[in-house]
Amino acid sequence: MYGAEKPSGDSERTAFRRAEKKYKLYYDDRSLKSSRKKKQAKPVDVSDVIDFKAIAAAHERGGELPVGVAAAPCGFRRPMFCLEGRPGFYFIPGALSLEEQCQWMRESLLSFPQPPNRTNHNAIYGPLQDLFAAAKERKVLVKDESDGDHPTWKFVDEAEVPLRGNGCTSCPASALLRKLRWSTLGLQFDWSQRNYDVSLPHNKIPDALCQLAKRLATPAMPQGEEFRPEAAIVNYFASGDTLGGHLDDMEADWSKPIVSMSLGCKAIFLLGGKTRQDDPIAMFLRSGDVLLMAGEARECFHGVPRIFTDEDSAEITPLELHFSNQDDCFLQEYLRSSRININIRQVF
Ligand SMILES: O=C(O)CCC(=O)C(=O)O
Ligand SMILES: [Fe+2]
Repeated sequence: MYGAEKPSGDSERTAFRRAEKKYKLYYDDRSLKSSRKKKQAKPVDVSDVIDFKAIAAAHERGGELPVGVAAAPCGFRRPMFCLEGRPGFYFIPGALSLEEQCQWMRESLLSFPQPPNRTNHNAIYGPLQDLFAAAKERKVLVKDESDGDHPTWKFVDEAEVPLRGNGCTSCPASALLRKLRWSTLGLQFDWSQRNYDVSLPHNKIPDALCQLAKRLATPAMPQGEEFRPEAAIVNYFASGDTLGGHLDDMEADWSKPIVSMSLGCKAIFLLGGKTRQDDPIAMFLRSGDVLLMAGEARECFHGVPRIFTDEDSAEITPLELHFSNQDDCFLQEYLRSSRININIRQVF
């Protein structure tokens, strides 16, 4: 699924790779050399990036759509847009209300990484309970070697961390939260086998998420059929993180959509063609936007080369205010430098 291209000279030459490099975050050399200057992102040319928010606003005022873009009513808060030459791809700008964005951002951090769901940290530390709460309470993960054959990891208060030199290995929970890259819900995806491992213990996708995904999937579903959300992957991005070009091809029936929700900082999404040689289409993804990829669009390479965490470009002020009204400074702080994507799949 996330099989990025091998770093050979040839991979640099694909159209997809070139677009990834064009939008990726690079820092200004001068700001890197000076110890006093804040690291400055190099400016990026976004003139070719499709902005569906602006297209929707113009469309609502009766303006014309850009060449290659079509609009269709979909029963959500905004019209839905399709792209000529990419059948099965749907973009619903602002499909999620602020309340929904807050709710799913909170769940993505507090409940989705909870065992038996797995995260990228499982491979090193085993299942970690209450990572978000531990980070908020400034706890530290330490190795518990009391059972010599089976060392485990547990969160302890800062003051309880054994002094260095005792062979103790530790890591602040806040650093682990920052490094949280993915969690898997429902049927668990096995990254090493690139397949779903139905033998792994798992919970069903939470009911509220299931209902939401069914509703969002409707415009992309074959007539008369209902979407069955069986698995979801939650991706967590910090500044500089990217998701390399890939296909999601481990689900049995590609006529069913992948329902993909964006939360937090704005990003650039690349929708390629059926080979990496095809020029990808770049578009902005903002908090609350929803993408559907079904049918032929399931065969298209796609990825996220960039997220924007600077105040002007992130476009998260309303969401930030929502969290500050709820007195949730820790979530607000996380949001300022992060993006979360929840993508929901029917596996069989
Ligand atoms: O982060 C995104 O918007 C895309 C995620 C994605 O393509 C995936 O998880 O397969
Ligand atoms: Fe994907």
